[in-house]
Formats: sequence, C-alpha cells, structure tokens
Amino acid sequence: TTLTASIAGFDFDNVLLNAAGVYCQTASELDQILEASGAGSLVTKSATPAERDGNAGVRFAEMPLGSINSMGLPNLGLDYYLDYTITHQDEKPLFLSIAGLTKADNLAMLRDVQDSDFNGLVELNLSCPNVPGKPQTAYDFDTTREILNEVFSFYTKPLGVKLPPYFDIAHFDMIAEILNDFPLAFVNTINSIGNGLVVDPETDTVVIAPKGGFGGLGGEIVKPTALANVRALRQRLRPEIKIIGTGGVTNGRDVYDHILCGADLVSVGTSLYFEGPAIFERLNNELIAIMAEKGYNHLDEFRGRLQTLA
Ligand SMILES: C=Cc1c(C(=O)O)[nH]c(=O)[nH]c1=O
Repeated sequence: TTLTASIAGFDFDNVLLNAAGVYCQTASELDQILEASGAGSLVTKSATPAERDGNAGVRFAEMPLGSINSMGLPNLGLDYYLDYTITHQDEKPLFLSIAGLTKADNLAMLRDVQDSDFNGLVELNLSCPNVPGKPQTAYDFDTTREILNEVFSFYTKPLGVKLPPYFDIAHFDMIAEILNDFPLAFVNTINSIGNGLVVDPETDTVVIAPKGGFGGLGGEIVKPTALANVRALRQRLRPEIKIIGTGGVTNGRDVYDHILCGADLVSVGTSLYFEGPAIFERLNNELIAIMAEKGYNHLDEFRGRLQTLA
C-alpha cells in the first residue's frame, strides 16, 4: 500500500501532518513532528513579523467532541520559523505558515520568504478567528482577491492558503471563483469554526478567557463541516490546486473520508494535541487497514470518489 501524495512537485511519503497551531510553536515541538513515524510533513505555527505573546488567560479548553481556542496568534516570529524550516527542509517538504495582522505585514513577510533560502511551501493563513478586532480575511472576498493579486505580483515559490469554513453554497462558488484566478499550489480547508461558545456546567461560566469566551472550534464536532468544505472546493477548484483536508480527524476512517472527498494531504489538530505525535502512526495503520479491506493499493484509487445517491 502506498500513501504517497504530491503538491507543486514536492513528493510526500505519506499524507499526514499537523494542523498549523498544534505541536508547532517551538523547535522542540517541530522536531517531534519531523521525527514522528507516520508524519509526511509539518507546518509551523502561523507567524507574524515579530514575536507575539497572544491572548491573556486560559485560551484553550477541551470540550465534549473537541476543543475551543482563542490563542490570539502567539508565535516566536517569522525569522524563528524561517530558520527552522531552512535548516530542515532537505529532510522532508515543509510548510511555513504566515498570518500577518495586516496586508502590509503579510506582504512584507512574503518578501522576506521570497528572498530567503526557504524552498518549501508557504501556507498563507487567511482565517485566524481569534485576534480581537480583526475579521477573518477570507470571509471578505474583495480583500482576499486584493491580497492574492499583490502576493502573486512578486511571490514565485509554491504557496497555498488556509481557509475558514464556509456554510453557504454561494460562498463556495465565490471563494472558488477567486482562488481559480491564481497559481495556488493548494488550499488547506478548514481552519477552526470561528467564535463558538462553551459553558462550564460546574460554574455557569465560559471555559476560555479571551473575547468573553468566544473561540474557534476543532475536533470531532467539526468533521461534517470540514468534509463539506473539502468536497465543495474539490468540485470547484482547478485540479492543479491541491487540497489539504483539516478538521475532525480522530481515526483512519476520518483520514479516508477526507481523501474520499478530495483531499491530497490530511492534517490533524485537536486529536494531535491530546494524543501527541504517536497519533500519526496509528492513523496511517488504520488507513492502510481500511484500504486493504476495500482492496485499494493506492490513494488515487479512491481520492475524490465520494458517491452521491441516485
Ligand atoms: C493563526 C491564528 C489561529 C488561532 C490562534 O492563534 O488563536 N487559532 C485558530 O484556531 N486558528 C488560527 O488560524
């Protein structure tokens, strides 16, 4: 059974990696993903130009069927993650995530990356839901088109975008129409479902401190939304634009379902947070077992082959 996939000429020896934000803040965490059996790649914590502390107080919590977070983009700054990825990019193809708080920051960081020795893939995060006062860029279609126009006027290395979940068929049409106009290597869908609210039944309070308890949802609970976004974008995007499926992965069947809906790679956030990097080997083994049951030897025998009912 082969679990290989490729994006923009990079060959991955298996489809799994971490979701940006999880197990990717420091070199020590990143090393654990890099060395984890079963992880085909890694993505760094979304970077801003300078180091950020992020939001104050309790900013992550487990909840039934998943997690809620309002980290507020804590990160060690672009140069830290550039250094890490440049140092290790010959071992595996790597993703560098950036999430500027302004268009100017995104463009400045991309110029730095363009002029650096980084030769991996950039994941431009247009979907951070947790910076107070900042909307999720990719819910603003005009701004999204404007940013991509400026990015591709100078950035020539492989680049993809991290998208928030959409919940309206017309929005799938609108974002796909924009993305199809650009030489994107991939899209990663979904980011957390923004601004959920969880109540602690013991204390009648919210469970995270920032933003009055509003935060991004991840884990099992988001799987149907994640699969819908993978499927809808696969059906609409040019085939050259690959898809990284993210959201709701807890077992091999979830990985299989993302691929069935059209994903080329699959990333794991909440479950990785709770189980640690050993999860990658378990997920690969479970995926292989499902493929064996169905008589598949290669992912492309079933990628994108979700059937509809007559
Ligand atoms: C980059 C910030 C993000 C954060 C965060 O740092 O709060 N949390 C998410 O669930 N998704 C993000 O994109």
